[in-house]
Amino acid sequence: MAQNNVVLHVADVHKRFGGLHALADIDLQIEEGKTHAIIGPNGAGKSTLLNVIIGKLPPTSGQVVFDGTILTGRKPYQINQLGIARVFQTPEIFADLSVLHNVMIPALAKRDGMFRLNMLRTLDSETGIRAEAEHMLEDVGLINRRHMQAGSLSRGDKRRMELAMCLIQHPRLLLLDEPTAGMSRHDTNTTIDLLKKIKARGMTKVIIEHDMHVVFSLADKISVLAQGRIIADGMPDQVRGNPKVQEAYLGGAH
Ligand SMILES: Nc1ncnc2c1ncn2[C@@H]1O[C@H](COP(=O)(O)OP(=O)(O)OP(=O)(O)O)[C@@H](O)[C@H]1O
Repeated sequence: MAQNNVVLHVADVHKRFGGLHALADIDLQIEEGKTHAIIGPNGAGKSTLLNVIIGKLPPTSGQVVFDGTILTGRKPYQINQLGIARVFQTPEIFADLSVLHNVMIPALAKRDGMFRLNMLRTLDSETGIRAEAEHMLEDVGLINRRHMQAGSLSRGDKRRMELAMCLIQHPRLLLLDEPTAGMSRHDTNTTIDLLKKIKARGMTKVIIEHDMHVVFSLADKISVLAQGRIIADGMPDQVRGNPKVQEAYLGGAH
């Protein structure tokens, strides 16, 4: 049988914070075009793992390899330039700028190599990028709100805007940190539909999520973290029935 192409390989990663072994023996392979969920009780190490992948935290040992390139030691913006985009738990946006301008900025930053403050003055002359940003806003259902101040959007809309800010970078890998946290059931379902649409285009995604409805709606594969270790790894149905997973959740906060 043909081997699926591995886009991201987290190889034998350990992360210690003083005496705390926050990540131990992490070996994770993310396959092209798949949605890979990372779940686990509070404090399991999920955010630490994401931060190691995007270069915000150095691993104590081990390395992360993306498409044959070693990421370990590179800065977050360099990792972003290589094709990894991340939707944060708390969206990082320019609250005073319009929704449209917020979506244009990452595309400009990608084109020019990094973000520069003077980009803000030239936004209106960037007609090509503006058209693309409008297209992305259409995709995420925010086209009618493009002239609103980003700071005045609802929480669910901010997350959708941030998704558009990621999609306009055309990443090879999209990392989503609790994309539906704090959303109503209706907004959660809209976001699930949107993420399914992105998946149909073949984008590879890693998703950290507490909401099992979201996880089981989207994931092709699930890795379960508990106390810094991967205790189960597999297809959703295999993971669902795994007694170790049930024990980790019953013993944890969820
Ligand atoms: N910068 C840090 N310094 C010291 N300890 C940290 C740091 N970041 C995380 N930790 C600890 O590492 C462990 C893993 O935390 P992490 O935030 O990665 O878990 P998580 O699975 O994302 O939890 P949650 O689901 O609650 O967000 C926790 O015990 C946490 O207190």
